[in-house]
Amino acid sequence: MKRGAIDSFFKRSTPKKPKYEVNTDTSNHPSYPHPIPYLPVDFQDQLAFAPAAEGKPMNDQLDLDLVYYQPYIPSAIAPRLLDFLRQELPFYRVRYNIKRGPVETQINTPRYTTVFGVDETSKFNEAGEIVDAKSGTKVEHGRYKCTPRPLPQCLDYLRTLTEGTTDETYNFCLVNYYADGKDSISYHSDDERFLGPNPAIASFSLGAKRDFLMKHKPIAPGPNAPPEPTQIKLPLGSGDMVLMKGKTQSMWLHSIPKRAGDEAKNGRINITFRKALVKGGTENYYQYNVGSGGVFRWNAKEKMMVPWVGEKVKNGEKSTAVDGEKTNGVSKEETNGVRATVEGES
Ligand SMILES: O=C(O)CCC(=O)C(=O)O
Ligand SMILES: [Fe+2]
Repeated sequence: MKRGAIDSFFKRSTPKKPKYEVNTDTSNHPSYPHPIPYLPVDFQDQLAFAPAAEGKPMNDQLDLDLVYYQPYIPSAIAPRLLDFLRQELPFYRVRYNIKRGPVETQINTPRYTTVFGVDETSKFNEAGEIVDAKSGTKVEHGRYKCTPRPLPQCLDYLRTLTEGTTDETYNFCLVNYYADGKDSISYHSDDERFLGPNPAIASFSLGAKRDFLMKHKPIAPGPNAPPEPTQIKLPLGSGDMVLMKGKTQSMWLHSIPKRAGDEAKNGRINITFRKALVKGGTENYYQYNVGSGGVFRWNAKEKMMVPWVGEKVKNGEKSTAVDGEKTNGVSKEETNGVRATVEGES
């Protein structure tokens, strides 16, 4: 038998290592399109070793205040954590309209997104109902224009860990999935008023290496104007975490630009933990990260996100979730500044 044939014989006969052992416990909530499994038990064990590296402070540039963990997530689970979250979370491809003068333009968010959490004025009780954070009384129907969803256990586990490391608290988890090099996020800062001054944002990377670019906001010229700091490029690898704090959001912009080449085709997940202080933050996050369109789920066979049509239990009745997005008017991809402008309005 030829060498190649022997190799392929053994390759075929070796059982494929399961990507992760599915935890049979699931997080359930009427707002979820489908149950979300708990974090696999061995991931929970491995996360006991996080952060896998000490955080490196980066504050040698004007108004910059970062801590860079390279990596935070142990390399033994980072690739499988990507597989798990991509497979188990519901994602959205959000479209929204903006009006510039008389012209209505449709923006196509160039990445998959999803979000969980509620601002500090409310919380979820044991039954998963939204109650007033102070009084504990049920929040009246219609208080929120959106349907806030509690963090599923798999993200809440990571939130608790991150809170311990960073000495900050978070009530929101936003997830981005960049399917390939065409997916991106344009230059913006997360400086919305609903996050309060100097917000701390912990930002995790899983999967494909992508450049995280940062540049200082323009500095008004004048006799005492400091020199403009140089642009920063952090080639974020799988498992890395960047904690942005202090004046970073108010004075710097960041982006994940589009990329050519094969690396980005492996897909990248970004997870951010943040703390929204008021109701406007909750409405903004659901509008731009869930929207009103259909659910997408990862199809492992086709290795791509596909519109998900599944059974959803709503008020005791079964209904079908379908991709109901319509395209009206001019359609455009998110452009530089648009996201910051739109989110800054609330
Ligand atoms: O993907 C990333 O690393 C950045 C995401 C981001 O800036 C955001 O969601 O606000
Ligand atoms: Fe951001």
